[in-house]
Amino acid sequence: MSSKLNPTQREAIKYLGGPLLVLAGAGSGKTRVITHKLAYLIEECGYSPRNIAAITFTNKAANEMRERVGKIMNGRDAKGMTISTFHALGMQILREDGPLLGYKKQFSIFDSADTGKIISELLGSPDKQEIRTAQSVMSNWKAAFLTPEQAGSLAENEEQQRLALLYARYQETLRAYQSVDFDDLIRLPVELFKTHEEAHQRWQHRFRYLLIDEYQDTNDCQYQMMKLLAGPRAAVTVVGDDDQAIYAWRGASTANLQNLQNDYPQLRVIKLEQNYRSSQRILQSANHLIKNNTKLFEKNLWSEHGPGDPVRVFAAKDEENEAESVVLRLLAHKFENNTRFSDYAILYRSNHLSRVFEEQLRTHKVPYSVSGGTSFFDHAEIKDLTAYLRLIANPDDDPAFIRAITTPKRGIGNSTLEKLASYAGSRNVSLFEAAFESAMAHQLQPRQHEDLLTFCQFINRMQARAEKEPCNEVLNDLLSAIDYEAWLFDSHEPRQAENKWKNVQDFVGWMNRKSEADEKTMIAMTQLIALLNLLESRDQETDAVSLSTLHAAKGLEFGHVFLIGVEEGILPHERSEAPEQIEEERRLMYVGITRAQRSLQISYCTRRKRGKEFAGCDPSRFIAELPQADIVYTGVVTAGNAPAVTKEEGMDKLARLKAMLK
Ligand SMILES: Nc1ncnc2c1ncn2[C@@H]1O[C@H](COP(=O)(O)OP(=O)(O)OP(=O)(O)O)[C@@H](O)[C@H]1O
Ligand SMILES: [Mg+2]
Repeated sequence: MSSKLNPTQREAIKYLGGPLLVLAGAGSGKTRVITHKLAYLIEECGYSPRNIAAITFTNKAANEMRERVGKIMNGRDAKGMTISTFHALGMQILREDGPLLGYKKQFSIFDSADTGKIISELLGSPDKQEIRTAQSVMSNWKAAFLTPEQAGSLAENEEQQRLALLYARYQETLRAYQSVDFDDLIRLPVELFKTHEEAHQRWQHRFRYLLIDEYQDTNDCQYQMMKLLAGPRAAVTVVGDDDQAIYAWRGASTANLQNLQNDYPQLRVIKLEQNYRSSQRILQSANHLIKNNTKLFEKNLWSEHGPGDPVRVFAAKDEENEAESVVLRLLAHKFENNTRFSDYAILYRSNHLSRVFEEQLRTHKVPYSVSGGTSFFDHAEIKDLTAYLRLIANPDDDPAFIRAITTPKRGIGNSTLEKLASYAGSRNVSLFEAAFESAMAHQLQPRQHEDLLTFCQFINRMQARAEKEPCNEVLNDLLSAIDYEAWLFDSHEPRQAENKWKNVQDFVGWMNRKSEADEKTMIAMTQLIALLNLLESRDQETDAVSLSTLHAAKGLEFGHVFLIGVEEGILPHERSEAPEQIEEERRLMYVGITRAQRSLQISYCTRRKRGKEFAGCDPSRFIAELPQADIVYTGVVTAGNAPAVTKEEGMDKLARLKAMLK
């Protein structure tokens, strides 16, 4: 066992006497306990990697954990070990046992953009707010294991009745597409375990030890999944920090810490108190801030690190000015300290705040990667196109088939797809293959059958061409054949459609450039598409500044952090008003601060664009809650509760740097 572990951490790692909860503050080495325990179980206790599952919250965290374990085990074989998110584990279970619940093994997974589209069609309305409300209500019902019928009978008013009916039709549609949404990835395995004892036993047997990171953010469904997997043996270690619970809005509840105590009276609790991540002033700021929350568990985090740099707070004139200052400060800091881009993170409360920062980073040629937001390849229009490409490359890709055949609409409705899917399911073939089988001709109306075949033959023709013709020709012909531009403008507002069409053109340009050097054939295209998927997990390798929402930054650490948009209305969010909501916002701020190892800069704007007009903004109340002795205010401060500026510190240097960069 590595020497870099303190006695309490060692104790947590070696404890196998029953369920264990490690409850501790940020940066105290909880995740480290999990990674070392994984290695310990395999190397010293003789567990087979196959029999261990470690669950984290994001794919990024899972990747990082896999890397960390690899290092600890020095490359020794950890193959077969499950390190994933609850959702990925759910997917693994459904891939194997989905058929027991009537799902094809190659079911597709719909993200919220996909489900939003379905709901929009079912509602007959493109109203975003309405769609979002429906998504969140249904999601809560799913998390509470309510069927549409149960939701209907519990409905208290007409609105809820209406939503329950929508829920029923939504579920039917998902079924017809042989697809599941994110909630189903957790809900269905729980249903499987409750209804199929054989499968339940098998999975319990499979995972002889469970480790769960970020436990404070599990919701009821996930908790049930954990309990069912652990079974009576209860060989589990969970680690968490109630001060970092930031998913109450998604049904997570710190009550699960209490549930654990109730369900497992033999639960052992270990606390860690030394913080190894941040310098003193950063840690002080975090501790001081979180004291304003009512506490579930007292914590006393301390650190042996030196005081470090003061936490800097600065006010910007507006968003552009904030983004420019941050990027210039970052460059100046990097220049002086000889650091890497990957040592920096820019963190924010809401996704939309990243746009101006992306622009500035691009202007200054700073490499960056965005997580927790919409990356270019996640845009609906890009996913539409890649669905066609994936289908051309592999006609058996069912999710791609469904996306392509329904975008743009070509008269092939739910009932056709439903029949196709159920036939494909019964024969265990892909949707594409099923379309050509003679049985389909009898099951469908002649007109529907013809439309279906027309589509499939179109894909076949494109495939034949893609094998020998240059990529750009095939792509351009594809776009005009499906009349994608016209469809975009028909089904979106003009500005939105323009943006989307521009993205499509960027994408086509990118594909052409990439394929130019290659053979420009089908093979090249397939490889490019594989590359697209690689791009999604690329951020780890490259030296890039991380742009991330606070939610997605949980569990990660960075040398230098910029926390931006720290204003009333943003953090705390304007929709968070109730005291417990403010506390959750404060925990978000706490998560943000505690990501920083060596330096932390907090910024806010004194005015911000609201539609076409500028509106004044106030610094977040959380800034006033920081220990003022550890803070230096820089830049212009106009309104609000922050002390007046003492010096325009750093601005000279920035001006010089700016001149240099020009
Ligand atoms: N005993 C130790 N000696 C030296 N470094 C340590 C020790 N324990 C943890 N660390 C380091 O401290 C940092 C924080 O550890 P880790 O990420 O495991 O904390 P955490 O409790 O999971 O934090 P968070 O609550 O943010 O998820 C990491 O860089 C880790 O390598
Ligand atoms: Mg952690």
